[in-house]
Amino acid sequence: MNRENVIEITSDYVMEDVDCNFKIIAGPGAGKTYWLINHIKNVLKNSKKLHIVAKIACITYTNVAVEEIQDRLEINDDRVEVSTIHSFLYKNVVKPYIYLLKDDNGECIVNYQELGGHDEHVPSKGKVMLNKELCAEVKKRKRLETSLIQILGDLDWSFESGKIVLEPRHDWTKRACGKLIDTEFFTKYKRLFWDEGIIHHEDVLYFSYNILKKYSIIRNFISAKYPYIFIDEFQDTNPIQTQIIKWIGEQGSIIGVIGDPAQSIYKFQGASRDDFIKFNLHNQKDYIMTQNRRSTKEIINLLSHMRGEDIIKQSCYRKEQGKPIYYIEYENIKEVENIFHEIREEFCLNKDYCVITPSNKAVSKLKSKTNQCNSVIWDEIYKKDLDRGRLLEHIFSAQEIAKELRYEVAIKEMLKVFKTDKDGNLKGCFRNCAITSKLLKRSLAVALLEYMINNMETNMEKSVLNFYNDLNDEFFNQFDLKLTKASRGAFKDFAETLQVKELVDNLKLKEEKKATIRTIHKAKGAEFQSVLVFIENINDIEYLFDPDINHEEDNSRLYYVAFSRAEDFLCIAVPKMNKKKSERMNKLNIKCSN
Ligand SMILES: Nc1ncnc2c1ncn2[C@@H]1O[C@H](COP(=O)(O)OP(=O)(O)OP(=O)(O)O)[C@@H](O)[C@H]1O
Repeated sequence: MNRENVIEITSDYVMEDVDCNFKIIAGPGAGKTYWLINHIKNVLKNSKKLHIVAKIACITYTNVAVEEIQDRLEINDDRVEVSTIHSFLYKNVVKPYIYLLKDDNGECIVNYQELGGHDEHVPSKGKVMLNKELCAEVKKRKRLETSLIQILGDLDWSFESGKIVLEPRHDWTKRACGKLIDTEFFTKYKRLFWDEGIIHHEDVLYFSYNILKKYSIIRNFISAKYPYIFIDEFQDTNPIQTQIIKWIGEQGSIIGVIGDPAQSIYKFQGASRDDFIKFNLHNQKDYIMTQNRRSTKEIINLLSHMRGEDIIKQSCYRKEQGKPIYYIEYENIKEVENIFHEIREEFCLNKDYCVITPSNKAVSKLKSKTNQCNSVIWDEIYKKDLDRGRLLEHIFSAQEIAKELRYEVAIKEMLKVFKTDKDGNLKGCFRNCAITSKLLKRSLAVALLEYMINNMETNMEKSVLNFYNDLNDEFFNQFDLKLTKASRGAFKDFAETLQVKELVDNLKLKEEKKATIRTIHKAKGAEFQSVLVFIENINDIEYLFDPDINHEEDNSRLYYVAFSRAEDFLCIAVPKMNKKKSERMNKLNIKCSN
């Protein structure tokens, strides 16, 4: 971005000409989301293009962010649709037009009659082994069989010389495949799901791209339906997404993209910071915001050190003297949170806080307060029985979401228990049961959620097997629905010895609104009065000492996002370190807690 053509604004800026493409780059806490919400209101008030079938699409990255924007809009206007990019494309491209995509034999690539939303891909070795052709391929290669689940779990679509290919995301899985396996194998594997009408989140982008590429008239339909498309967190766009947005923009929709290149942290999902930095549409206006309205001066100084030389030099909006930043050197993970809370208490910081750490593994450790991590439990359950694993995951996820009072999202999750084929037969581990009415499905989902909430305490103490059996006898039976019996086999043996509580504690919730221990990815976009950033690996401290915010890998940016969530107080927990490192901490004005 050439600084000369960039207009500097604050989050109070009101755009007079709402019919102009724009890009806003701003650092953390600048008020990007705050501005976006006001801009939507501005467009609703002043645009002449909007009516009931010509709307504003506001797209953001996660469902939690969608809910946040909906809440903050404080209006119920049919002319605004807030969604994630995946829901937007599923609703407007995949669902209505997927039937157009055919294979070389002229057959529909997806069984669209059975299509019912998009799910997370849970890799299935069973699917491969039950398919004659794929199983034969695997049997030929011993090495492949042992690492199959990891390889399948790592699959994603990526752009390669103008073509989209399905391949593992990480180099180590690519190496594990070597020349053993080609993309055709993966596509055939995916096709097994598509034949059942199951598509995964990542497939939504792939199908949308292909539909819009082949049938350019559909770009016009979408552009006519959405004369305004605004996208928050656009630094995490990927090349497929960027191309789709450009296509729609070229048909006349006003496109506004907002983000911060220094907060791009989804490289592992193909995010391309460059796509955001270089994003340019006809007559696009470029803006920057340089204030930080969230954090104290002390925190902003640390953030500026991490950001280095950049077009954005953040100034502090808040005037008061802030608290010092602390570091806690720990030998035992159990003591960390207590020390953090003691300091908070001393400073009379009694509002919200969050413990943030890079990996899911560290989150589990912090949650269980032992040095053991049981995140393999769910993998085990899935290995023993994929259908029952899915049933349990949907039910407990819905329960945990409902605990955050996000009832609509919880019901949506619970509805996944009642997936049916085109004749209304319940899929998964139900025994010959059918539900044909959508309304009945919803009322069953609500009733099941109520059952889970009412019996939460007793359920937590049960073994997973007892819970499964009681669920059948106490809940499903009253509606004449039956689960398959778990009277023997691998699932029964495992579920007998496992407590529900363990399963729930190790649930990897996709998104949480109120969790006090989160990964950095799940803390993105949020803010808290106090933040404890938990560093598990001592080597990571270098991302703080010698940050490289523009590095190809996300590490420095991850910690930048983590530190920038703090409003009043930031504390960093690190494993015991040597004197030299302590001195470097002091140089950065980070005080030792003891
Ligand atoms: N003009 C304003 N008036 C009052 N409060 C504001 C204004 N702009 C921003 N804020 C507040 O500042 C905080 C940060 O704003 P916001 O979350 O929109 O920043 P952001 O740029 O989206 O941050 P990030 O990229 O770190 O997620 C919020 O609490 C928001 O309500």
